Amino acid sequence: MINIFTEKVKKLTTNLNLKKTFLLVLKASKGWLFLSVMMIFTETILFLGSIYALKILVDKISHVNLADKNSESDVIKYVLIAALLAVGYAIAKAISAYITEVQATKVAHYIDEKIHLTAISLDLSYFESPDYYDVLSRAKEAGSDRPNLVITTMLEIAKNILNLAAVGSLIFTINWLLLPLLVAFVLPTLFVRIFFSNKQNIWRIKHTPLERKSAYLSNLLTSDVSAKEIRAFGLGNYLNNLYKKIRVEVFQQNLKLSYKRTLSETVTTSMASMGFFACIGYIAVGTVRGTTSVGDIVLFLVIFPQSFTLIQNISSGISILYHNNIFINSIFELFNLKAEESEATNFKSISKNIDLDLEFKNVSFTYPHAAKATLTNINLKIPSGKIIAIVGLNGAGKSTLIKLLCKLYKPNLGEITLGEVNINELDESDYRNQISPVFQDFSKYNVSVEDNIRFGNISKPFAEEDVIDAAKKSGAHNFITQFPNQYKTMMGRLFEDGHEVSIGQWQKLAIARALFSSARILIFDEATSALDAVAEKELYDSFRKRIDNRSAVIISHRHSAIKHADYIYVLSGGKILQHGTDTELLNMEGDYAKLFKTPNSST
Ligand SMILES: Nc1ncnc2c1ncn2[C@@H]1O[C@H](COP(=O)(O)OP(=O)(O)OP(=O)(O)O)[C@@H](O)[C@H]1O
Repeated sequence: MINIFTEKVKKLTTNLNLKKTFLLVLKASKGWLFLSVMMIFTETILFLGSIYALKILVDKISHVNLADKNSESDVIKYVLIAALLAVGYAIAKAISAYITEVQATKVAHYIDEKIHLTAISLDLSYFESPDYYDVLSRAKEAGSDRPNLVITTMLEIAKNILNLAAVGSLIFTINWLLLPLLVAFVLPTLFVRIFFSNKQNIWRIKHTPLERKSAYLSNLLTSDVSAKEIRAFGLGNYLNNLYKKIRVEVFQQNLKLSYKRTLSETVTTSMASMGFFACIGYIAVGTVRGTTSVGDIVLFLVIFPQSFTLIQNISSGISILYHNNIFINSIFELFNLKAEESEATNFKSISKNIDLDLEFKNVSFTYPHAAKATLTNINLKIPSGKIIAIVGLNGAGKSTLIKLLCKLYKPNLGEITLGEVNINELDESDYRNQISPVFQDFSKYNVSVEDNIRFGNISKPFAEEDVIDAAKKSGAHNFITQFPNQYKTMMGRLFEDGHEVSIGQWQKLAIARALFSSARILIFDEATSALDAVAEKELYDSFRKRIDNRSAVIISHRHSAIKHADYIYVLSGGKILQHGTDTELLNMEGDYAKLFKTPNSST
C-alpha cells in the first residue's frame, strides 16, 4: 500500500486540476459560486458599456454642431450614461469582493475538515513515509484557501477573457487589421509567463524535501521541545548554519530561474510597446486621412492599456493557477489516500459480557521499507483477566508487538485473534475500544486535567467521579488537588494559565487516561519508567485491583514491575525465546535469569 502511494507521489505531474478543483469548490460553496459567476457577467457588461459610452461621447463632441440645440443634452446624456455604468461597475466589483470573501471562508472550512479527517483515517504506516510528509507539507502549505484562490482566479481569467473579447470587438469597430497586429505583439508576453510559471512549479515540487528540511531545522531552533538540548549542547549556531545553507541553496537556484524569466519578459513587453505605437501610428494616419475618427483614437488610448492589463491579468492568473496547482494536487493527493482496506466485508461484533482471550498465532511482521523482519513467528496468549509481561533488551520488538496488538499495523504472516476471531474481521473502532494503551512515548495534551483523563474514553458519558477514580488509581490525584483549579486546570505551557508538570506526573495522567477507558485489555509499555520508586511500587502492589481485574500487558525493564504478571514472555531479536511464570523463568537457564537473578539486576 505504502509503496503504491510512493509511486503515485513520484508521478506527481503539473497538469492543472481545474475540473476537480471546481467540483471541490462547488461542493463546499455551491450557492456562492453561482453568485460569483453571475457577478462576472454583470461586471463585464458594465465595463464594456461604460467604455463604449465614452467612445460615443467623444464622437458626439468631435462632430458637435453648434447650431443644434440637442447637441448639449446629447453630450450630457452620454456623460451620465458612462458615469452610471462606471459607478455600477465599481459597485459590482465591491459586491464580488464580498462574495469571494464569504466563499473563501466556506471553502477553507470544508478543506480544513477534510484534511483532518483524512489524516486521522490513515494507517500509521503512512507516518513512516517521507513522501507522505512531502504531500502533507504541500497540502498544509496549500492551506484551505488555495482551492478557493484557484477558483476565484479561474473566474477572474474567465472575466478577463470576456472583457478582452469585448475590447477586441471594440478594436474591431475601429479597424479589423488592428486586432491581428496587437495579438502578434502582445501574445508572446502571455506565453512567456505561462512557460515560466510551469517551470517554477516543477522546480517547487523538486524542492519540497529541501523546504521541509529547512522547516524542520527552523522548528528545532524555535520550539520548546528542543530548547533545553540546543542550549545544553550549544547546537544553536550549528543548526542555524545548516538552515542558512539550505536557504542559500534554494535561493540561488530560484534566482537563476528568476533571471531567465526577467530577461524573457523584458523582450516580450518591449515587443508589446512597439505593437502599441504601431497601432497608434496606424490610427493617427487614418485620422489625418479621414478614415478613422478622433473618438477612435480616444477609444484606442483607453482600451489598449485596458487590453494590455487584461492580458497581463490573464497571464498572471494562469501563472497563479500553475503556482497553486502543485498545492492543490497535494490536497487531492492527500484526500485520495486511504487506509488499507480490510478483506472482511461483514465485520463481526465483539461479544460484550463474555470473557475473550487475545492470541498471537505464528505472527511475523516487517516494517514498511525495512529490510528484515522485526517479529518472527510469535505465539503468545493474553487470557481474559490475566496480566502478562513482555521482557527483552532494547530493540527486541516489544513495542512493535504492542503496535500490532493495537492494530496500528497488520501482521505480514499469521493472525491475531480475539475470542478466536481474526481481529481483521472485527469492526475496527469496536476492536480499538477493547484496547487501552499507555505508550512509551505517550501524548501530553495541552488541555484541562479532566480532558487529559477523559480522552481515554471520549464517548463515555462524563461523570466527574469516574475521572477522579482513574486519577486516584494512577496516583495522579494527589498532585492534581494541589492545583487551585484542580481537575479544571489547564495542562502544559502552550496556553494561558497552563501548568507544566514533571514527566512522571504527565505519565501518571497517561496511566489515568488508560484506566478511565472501558477497554478489556490495558497495555503498559514502559508506562512507569518516569515514576518514582514509591509511586511505582504503590501502583504495582495493588495493580490487579487498580485495573479492575481486566487483562493487562506490562512491558518493563524492571523486575519489580513484571514480577506481578501471571505469565511472562521473553523476547529477543523479534522471537520468543522463553516463557513461563516469574518463578519458573528465574529457575531456568536463560536470558530472564541472567537479567533478573544477578545481584545488580533491577528489582
Ligand atoms: N517505524 C519503524 N520502522 C522500521 N523499523 C522500526 C520501526 N520502529 C522500530 N523499528 C525497528 O524494530 C526493532 C524493534 O523495535 P521496538 O521499538 O519494537 O523495540 P523494543 O523492544 O520496544 O525496544 P525498547 O526496549 O528500546 O523500547 C528495532 O530494531 C527498530 O529498529
